[in-house]
Amino acid sequence: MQKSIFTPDNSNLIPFQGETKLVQDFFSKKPADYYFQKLQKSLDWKQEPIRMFGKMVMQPRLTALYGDAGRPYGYSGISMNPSVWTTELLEIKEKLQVFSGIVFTHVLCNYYRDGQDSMGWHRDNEAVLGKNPSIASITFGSTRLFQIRHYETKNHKIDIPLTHGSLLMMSGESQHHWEHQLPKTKKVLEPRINLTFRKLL
Ligand SMILES: O=C(O)CCC(=O)C(=O)O
Ligand SMILES: [Fe+2]
Repeated sequence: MQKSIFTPDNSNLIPFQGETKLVQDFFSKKPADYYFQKLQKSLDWKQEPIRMFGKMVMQPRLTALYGDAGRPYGYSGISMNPSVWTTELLEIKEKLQVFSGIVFTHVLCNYYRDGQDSMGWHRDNEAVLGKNPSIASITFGSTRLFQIRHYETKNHKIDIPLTHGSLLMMSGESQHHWEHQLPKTKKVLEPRINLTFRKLL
């Protein structure tokens, strides 16, 4: 059996049907500050429309997609061509790959300008991600509450504050049986950057 990359502190946060683990100090404060600054300035942030209940609406956040050339990726009715990896995104991807043993092909970048920006309940279960995808989510900037609940029953709601420099790894069956969201909050006035690394088949 493969040895776990996580210490006992990084125990599974969901009770069954998948794995979700938090590495609070994946980046220490200094590199996390550096990457926040760099990514805020250099990524091609845009507010894009998505399909919701058959209608096109603007997403309540800014996004940018980076990834391997010639491999479009989409969700919620939009397909996007990835931009060419930047130096900083490649550095972060390399550290993540060494840590996890997974080679990622894309990163979806989210910029939440303040607590009024958000992401609704969803699963990251597109067919192109394969059967049991591993999604690696890195946070820089403001701490926001990330919530998980069981998809079928809507029970077992779990609150996970995602702090500056943290890594959340969702794997196994988690994208089949659990959904997640980043709710709005009046308490946060500062921006947050989130990078979700994915591996397309
Ligand atoms: O911002 C977050 O922490 C969540 C992002 C997310 O769920 C996604 O990009 O699919
Ligand atoms: Fe997600």
